[in-house]
Amino acid sequence: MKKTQLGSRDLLITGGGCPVEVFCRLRPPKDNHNDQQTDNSSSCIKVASSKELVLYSSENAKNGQIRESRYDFSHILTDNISQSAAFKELALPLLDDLIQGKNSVLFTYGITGSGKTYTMMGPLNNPGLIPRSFDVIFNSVGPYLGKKYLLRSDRQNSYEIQSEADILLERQRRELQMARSGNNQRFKNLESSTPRTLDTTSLWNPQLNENCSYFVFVTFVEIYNNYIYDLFDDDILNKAPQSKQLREDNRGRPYIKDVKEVEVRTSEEAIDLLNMGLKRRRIAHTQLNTESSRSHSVLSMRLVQFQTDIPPTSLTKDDLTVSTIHLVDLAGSERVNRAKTVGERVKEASNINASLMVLRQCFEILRENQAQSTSKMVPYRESKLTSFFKSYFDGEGRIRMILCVNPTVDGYEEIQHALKFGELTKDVLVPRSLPPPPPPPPILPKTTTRAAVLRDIDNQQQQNVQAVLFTEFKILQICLCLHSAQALISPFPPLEYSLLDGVGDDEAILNLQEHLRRRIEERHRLNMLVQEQQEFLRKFTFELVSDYDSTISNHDDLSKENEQQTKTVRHLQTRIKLLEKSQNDLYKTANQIERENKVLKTQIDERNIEIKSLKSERRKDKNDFENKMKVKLNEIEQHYINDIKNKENQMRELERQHDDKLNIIRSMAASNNITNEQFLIPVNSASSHTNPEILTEHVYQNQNQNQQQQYHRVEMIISHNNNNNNNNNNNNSPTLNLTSRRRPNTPHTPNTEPMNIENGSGHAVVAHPRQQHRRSRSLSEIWLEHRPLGTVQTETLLQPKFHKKVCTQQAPAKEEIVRTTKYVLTHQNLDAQGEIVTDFVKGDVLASSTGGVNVIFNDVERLTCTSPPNPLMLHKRCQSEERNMQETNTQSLSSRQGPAVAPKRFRM
Ligand SMILES: Nc1ncnc2c1ncn2[C@@H]1O[C@H](COP(=O)(O)OP(=O)(O)OP(=O)(O)O)[C@@H](O)[C@H]1O
Repeated sequence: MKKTQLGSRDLLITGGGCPVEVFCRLRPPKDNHNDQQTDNSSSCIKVASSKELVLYSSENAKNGQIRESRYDFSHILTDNISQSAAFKELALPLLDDLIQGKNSVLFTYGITGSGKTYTMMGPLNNPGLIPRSFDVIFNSVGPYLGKKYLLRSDRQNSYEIQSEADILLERQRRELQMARSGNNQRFKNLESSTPRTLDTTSLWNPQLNENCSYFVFVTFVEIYNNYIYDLFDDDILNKAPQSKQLREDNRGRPYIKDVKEVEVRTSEEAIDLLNMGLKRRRIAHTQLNTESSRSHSVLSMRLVQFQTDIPPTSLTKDDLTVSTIHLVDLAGSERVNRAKTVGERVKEASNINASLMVLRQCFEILRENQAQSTSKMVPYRESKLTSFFKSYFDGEGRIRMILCVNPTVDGYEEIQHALKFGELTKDVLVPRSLPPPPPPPPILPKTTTRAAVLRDIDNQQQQNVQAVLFTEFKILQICLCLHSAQALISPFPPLEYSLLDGVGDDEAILNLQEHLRRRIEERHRLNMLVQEQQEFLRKFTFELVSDYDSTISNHDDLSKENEQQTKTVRHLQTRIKLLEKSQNDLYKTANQIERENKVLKTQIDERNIEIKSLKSERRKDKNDFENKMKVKLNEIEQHYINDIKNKENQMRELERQHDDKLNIIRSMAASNNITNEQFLIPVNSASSHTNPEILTEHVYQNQNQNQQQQYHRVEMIISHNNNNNNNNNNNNSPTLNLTSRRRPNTPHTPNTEPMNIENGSGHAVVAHPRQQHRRSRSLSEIWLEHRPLGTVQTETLLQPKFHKKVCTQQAPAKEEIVRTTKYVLTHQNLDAQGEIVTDFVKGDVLASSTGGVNVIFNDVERLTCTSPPNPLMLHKRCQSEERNMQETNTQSLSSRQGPAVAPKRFRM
């Protein structure tokens, strides 16, 4: 395939720009397994001439054809060319430019494993372009290096001139830094085992090398994943590396902010630094290269020079000539599937490929703009790499590219791609370097007071030296003048005495007179001159003396100041010592604290273990206690359950009794012809049968009220009046003698006469002798008293007294019941002894929801009379104090002698 020439060459011819020089370097093919060189038959590249090569494709499977393409370059370096020869061809001209104050950039571009790093760095015994460049630069300018630290980078592509004091301080600072970091030692240790091959070439530039002072500065950065990292930054050893920012100076030239720029004085020093940076550079093992660079590295060497006839004190930035060479080892483009990269390597590879793609695009667009006279925007800013070298595309300096090629067959497509790019780049023109624009107004450097003082002293000394020189010059001038004066006096012409005897003596005498006269005049003139000069010399001497005096006094002042400064320095040194001592003390204290911390930590650990064991014990105790509690609770629960069951049984029994009673009452209430028998309520109080003397009455509160029961105990004592007291009643009939247990302060109410009542069988029945009514509990209640015909009027104990009542002898009608709130039915019967038993059955009248009326029976009071064999005192006791109070207030029961009749009262 024959490629076409583009018209960019025309531009070169007309002087529109300088072409990018592209060199192709072929790597010797190697056996992949044992790194042995193989014969050239496996190579897909054939070198056609010193500028042209032919690329062959592998055999096409379909048609068996082999494709062929040709590529032109500035020069082709075959695989057998040595590193030294390659250096001379590729880098030496750029170093020559450097010394002449011109800038340049040299890229190595190629597929991974094609020999870029080998070309740039090379092994120690066969160094590449960068170590050789250092060698050559120091071989050339080494003898003319300026005073170290006289220049200091302003970190914006320029340099500041430092005073003596600043130099001293800088030196001290650097020495201290070196001592602290131990860099010296580390640099010496690097690669010290293998001897390095030196390049002895030196460049000769007769115009400059003897009349200039030179300074060499180096920076080394890598662009990794589109971030810039400083490889000289010692901080990256201790902490995570910080990326650096790209800025532009006031001339629009990019620079890396805060990058470390190191002044180097020897090639060894530079190479030690280089090795240190290389160790920090990111490399990784891939399928195609055991030490594949994962970043673009940029080593920049700056040469600063100025004419030595400019005195250092009047040296300014404008007097400096700064030139730079950038040696760029680009990371290799790689196909992920071929390099078999995974994980982080894939990300790196894509970043590398992306930045190389931007570089390609920049060159392509530049070429297009030049070929078609368009002005498409060049995408410099899309990657850090192109942003950094933007000014070079705009004409800052020369651009060279070394296209490294590994001519193995299986990489055919990638090689073709790279070769195409190289050829394309070769056609790009960059504008010629323009003279730098006038510098901006100088910014006075900020100096310390001490530095300013020292600079003043410098200036003064300089002035003194100038004055002395001037004096010497004047003296020399005077001497010359005197000398010339003496020279002017011509010697006497030889006196020929013989002439006096001759004829022409007069003439001779006249001549002699004339000669003498002239000599006298001349002497006179010279005397005048000498006097003048003497006068001048005298004045000058006076001036000198006065100058000397002033110099002496200045000197004294300076000496004093010097002494002062020396004192200050001593004082500072003492302070430094003290500070160092205190620092040591602090270190000791810190160590002590650290030790104590350790002890405390151990103690804390022990305590923690103790706490843990205590906690586990407590947990165990708690579990034991909980188990015991559970057992106990179960026991208590069982006990209460049994209790409750017993109570329930009791309750059921009581309920049953209550139901029996209610049934009886209901049947009584239902019947209009109430007979005495029907109202007989079985009294099943055992005590009333077994011990008739003591009747125990249980008073039940209404069971309907929440089914709760309260028991009030009332004792009634029945006694015979003939046995017990002096009562006048002599008959044998029993007498009711009710005694209530009074409260101590309750007034005693005397008994009244008993009332005799005849019952149906002819017995005299003794009713209660006195009507004692229990007061109705509520004045608002209206009672319906149903007292059937034939009922004996008892008017006796505990008979309720109703304030509002309606009496009826017949079964009441509904209308009558509706008007009342309470209902009481009086029922009488005779017991076995023929005594009247009176029951008061009481109930609440309640309106029903259907408009009817219900009577709920809830209380039965029974009055009975018994005849006990012995008279008993009747007592009534109230167990509940509250109840007692009520009873005491409502009733006044007194014991009395009377018939042996004892009313018995029940309440349900
Ligand atoms: N001209 C050469 N002569 C001898 N050996 C070479 C040459 N060029 C490269 N090599 C060898 O090839 C191998 C790969 O070279 P190198 O590391 O320089 O490749 P690279 O292009 O920098 O790769 P990457 O882009 O992955 O960093 C190295 O072992 C190197 O020694």
